[in-house]
Amino acid sequence: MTLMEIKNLSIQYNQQLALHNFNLTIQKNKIIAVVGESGSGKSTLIHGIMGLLPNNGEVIQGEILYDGKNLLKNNYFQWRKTRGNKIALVFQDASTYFNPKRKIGKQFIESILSHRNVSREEAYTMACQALEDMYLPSAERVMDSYAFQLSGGMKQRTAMAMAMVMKPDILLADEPTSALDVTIQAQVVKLMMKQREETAAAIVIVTHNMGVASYMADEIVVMKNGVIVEHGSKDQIIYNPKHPYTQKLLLAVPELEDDSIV
Ligand SMILES: Nc1ncnc2c1ncn2[C@@H]1O[C@H](COP(=O)(O)OP(=O)(O)OP(=O)(O)O)[C@@H](O)[C@H]1O
Repeated sequence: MTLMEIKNLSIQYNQQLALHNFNLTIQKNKIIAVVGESGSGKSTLIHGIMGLLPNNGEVIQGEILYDGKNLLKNNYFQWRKTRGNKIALVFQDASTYFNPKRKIGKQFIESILSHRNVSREEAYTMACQALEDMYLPSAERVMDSYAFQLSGGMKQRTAMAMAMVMKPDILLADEPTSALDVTIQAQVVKLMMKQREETAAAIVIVTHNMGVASYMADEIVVMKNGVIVEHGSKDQIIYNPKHPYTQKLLLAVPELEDDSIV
């Protein structure tokens, strides 16, 4: 089932194109990895889909069709309803996600209350359940902590719990593992895959790590300088890459030989 269709999307910063004629169909229960070197437009795509482009960023053409509507026509209130609820985002550095001066629990509960009409107690229970789903050892302790008291991996899992608690249709993940060390990366990748299994959400993961892409994705989109150079099933891209740029990216990942990539 199609959840979102991105059609001919072009985005620029200060009159400079960063994403050009981008097309993608996002299907329920599928994981799509968007790979490419730094500056290829991956984050621009994610921010465009979330309506979170910086002030100098501008959509110059295209449509993002979701639930029968073009998200790009959303007003502020419509974005607030969609964002974090139907479409959620986790990004590279979970530290920037949390307010350092407020306990995780307060932030988590407020985030739930902004989307659901439930009591604080119910929100607390929902939050703890979401943290447990991410195999955090003590949900109550996490709720009672400040972000700086958690390790990088715990913070990332907490950010994922916050993203998944609303059971979004689409989880967008912008380099969610690159700030973590390799064993923790593996845990986070596996948790994302578990979430997909349990909720049938679509996941779009931006990564420069072909190892992560090949491990978890159903489809891979390869980007360079703001355009898609190749797009296909995981097997097509990994075992039969057509474009020299894809071949180059694959060559740069010797660990692909090895199952320990993630
Ligand atoms: N806020 C901004 N203002 C101006 N130019 C920007 C801005 N953000 C990104 N760009 C430019 O847009 C292009 C795409 O950048 P983007 O961050 O989307 O790439 P990326 O593939 O996500 O890279 P990375 O892996 O380094 O995050 C680059 O040329 C970048 O310099």
